[in-house]
Amino acid sequence: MLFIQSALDKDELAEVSTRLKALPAAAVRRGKPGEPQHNDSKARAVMGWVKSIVTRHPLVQAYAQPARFSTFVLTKHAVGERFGLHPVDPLMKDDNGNPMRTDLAFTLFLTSKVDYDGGALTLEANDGTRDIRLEAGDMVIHKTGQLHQVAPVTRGERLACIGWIQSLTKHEDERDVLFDLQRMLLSATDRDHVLMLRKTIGNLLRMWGEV
Ligand SMILES: O=C(O)CCC(=O)C(=O)O
Ligand SMILES: [Fe+2]
Repeated sequence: MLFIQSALDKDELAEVSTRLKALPAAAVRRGKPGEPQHNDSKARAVMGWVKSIVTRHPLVQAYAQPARFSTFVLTKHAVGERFGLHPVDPLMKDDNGNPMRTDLAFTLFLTSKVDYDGGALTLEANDGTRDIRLEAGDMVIHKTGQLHQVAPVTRGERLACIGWIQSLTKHEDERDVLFDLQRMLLSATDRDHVLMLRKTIGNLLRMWGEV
């Protein structure tokens, strides 16, 4: 699991907030309670803009080793609303309609914590349950093989952007090794170290990666 503080910086968050405020209430639609939310074309456009920023983020790239991203979805939970315990669908479609495997999921919080209560993203791992509530602009990327839910919102309204990622490697232990090396590369300044790290990361991706 990875937490990324300010995946959207202040200006980007202000921009997305303005665009979200301009959306009609029906831009996010839900079927029966507990069913996934659907975005109309206006909401999809805002999420497309968020996607263009988030997918370029160096830590998203380093941690997820993304091969494909799903469409980004705006979720909205008002008072009393929740999204009950569920697993992640193993296969989804990317923006081009191509099938993709969901190795990782993320939630990018879009509402400030002071503006709502409840609404934690709850992940059920074998070693316990984790409640995640982050500040607006912050993001959590987590593995998909566990049940999760959005706890009921008890005050205000919670907006979030969610999505799924197919990684070049489906094995978490391999992703962890690559993430360590990618982080070293992000801070490396010595030219020989940079070249050696790029060579090693590339060799490991050829060994482990699939497209
Ligand atoms: O809004 C969230 O944090 C996650 C929602 C969710 O799990 C889903 O819609 O599948
Ligand atoms: Fe979910």
